[in-house]
Amino acid sequence: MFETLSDRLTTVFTSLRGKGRLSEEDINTTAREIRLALLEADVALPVVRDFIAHVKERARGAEVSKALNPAQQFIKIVNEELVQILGGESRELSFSKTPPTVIMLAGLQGSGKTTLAGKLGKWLASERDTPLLVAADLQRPNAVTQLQVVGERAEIPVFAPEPGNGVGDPVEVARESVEQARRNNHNVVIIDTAGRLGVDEEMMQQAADIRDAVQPDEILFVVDAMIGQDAVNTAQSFLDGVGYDAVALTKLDGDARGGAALSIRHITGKPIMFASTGEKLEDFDAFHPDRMASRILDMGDMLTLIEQAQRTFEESEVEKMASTLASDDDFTLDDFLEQMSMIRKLGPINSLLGMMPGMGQMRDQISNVDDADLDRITAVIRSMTPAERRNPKIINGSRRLRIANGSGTQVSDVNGLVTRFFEAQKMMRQMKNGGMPGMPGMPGSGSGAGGGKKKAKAQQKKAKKGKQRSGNPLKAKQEEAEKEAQRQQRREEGGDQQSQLPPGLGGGSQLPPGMGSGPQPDLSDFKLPKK
Ligand SMILES: Nc1nc2c(ncn2[C@@H]2O[C@H](COP(=O)(O)OP(=O)(O)OP(=O)(O)O)[C@@H](O)[C@H]2O)c(=O)[nH]1
Repeated sequence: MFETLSDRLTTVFTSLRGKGRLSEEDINTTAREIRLALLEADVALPVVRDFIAHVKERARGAEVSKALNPAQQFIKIVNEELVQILGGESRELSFSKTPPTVIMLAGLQGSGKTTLAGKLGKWLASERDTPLLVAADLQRPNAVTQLQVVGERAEIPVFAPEPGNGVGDPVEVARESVEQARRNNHNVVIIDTAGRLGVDEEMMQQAADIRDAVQPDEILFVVDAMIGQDAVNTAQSFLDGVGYDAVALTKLDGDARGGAALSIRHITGKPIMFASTGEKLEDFDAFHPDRMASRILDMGDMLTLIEQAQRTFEESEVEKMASTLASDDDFTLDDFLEQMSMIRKLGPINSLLGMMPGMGQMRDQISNVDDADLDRITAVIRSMTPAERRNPKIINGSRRLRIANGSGTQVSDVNGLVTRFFEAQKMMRQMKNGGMPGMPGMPGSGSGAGGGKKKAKAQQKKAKKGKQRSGNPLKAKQEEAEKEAQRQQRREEGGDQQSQLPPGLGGGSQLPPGMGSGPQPDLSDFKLPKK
């Protein structure tokens, strides 16, 4: 279910990755793409219009969080609007103060009412209720037997007219069933009513008569999600003809588009209370707008991760980190430590990884880092003096031995860390030249990489221009400038790769640079301690 919509939306958001901030054009283009995706998913036009208007307004309203990048912000807004359109809060069954609680099912023939009666009965029984199913569909010859079969499978008793009593009166059956429930201590009665192939006055009248006779606590309109736009029209007709309190959507498993689910609440104003997703009795659950929205966005726990990042990192903290990284001062081991503790605040590394869909190659790289590694690195840095943290070049052999002893690690651990730190520092210097890709809240974040590319292109252009003009004497210099520009571009491309990290880890830059992977620098700066 929702596969088409999910795929489309995922593609839409991918194009926002690596952007520094949302321009008016980004908002318009993304909104246009989302609009198409919704229309393709068969969502009703008025719903699409409202949805897009809200999303655009909020995206423009710059409720910008420093902890989220533009793609994440857009996903967050779309997610919240989806939850809204699906009904906001989950709506629970309301039970009568004086049992039995009467639930009446109404809907077209084949919408799945009989199956749903069994599913709902079983679901309620699992919550310690004692439901009674009622066969008030006396229209279709086989309907009573069908409910009895379903009841048997669900192990829920069924109230049906005695065989041989003629066709019977569904209103009378419904009335009697409530008495029966009272006598036998059933706290819930679920009445299955007759459906027709199309909306029809006689069917509506019968349903209205049953309603008037038993005064249900809840009337559920059962609708087949696979009928697409028709579901919305039928829902409106039943609302006018019988009225209902909530909707039960069936056959969601068969609808790749999901338009009905997204339109019905908005059009009818009635909440979706249950969702049926298969022929088996277990394929049924209460409907939760927030979970459904996450599913549509195919974000799973990414939303949790995004929220966690937002909750965990104070804006001031992110800003501080951003300004440290943007300053001309060199990246120090203290900054390194601070970045690492920011990651640790989000939770165990492995569970963070688990929250990220499609980690692909980055998963391999980061999975080399586990919490014990982070703890070891932290211990090593904490055993250094402030001067050593500021300037690790002074860490000679005896200092390394002292640090290893102080942190309960091996000299090789200290060597490894310092080595990787220098590589990270080099990387940071390069990034600062061109901007920092992907760091949430970084001035010029994401666009930094682009800015760097621009710079590199400008340098290339300059070099070329120089060549044309001078004819040659400065050839060597120009060649060097050209080479430098190419190197810069390569570096930027390397930076861009980082921003391929899925949203939620801020394009990867929340990971302490140099951790885990990357080329190892040469060790010539260091002498191994004498044993
Ligand atoms: N795939 C799928 N099939 C379903 C679902 N719910 C019901 N069905 C099937 O849809 C068909 C019709 O379901 P019924 O429960 O008989 O529908 P009804 O509304 O009671 O029909 P009438 O009694 O004729 O009014 C049956 O074959 C069910 O197995 C669902 O969620 N997914």
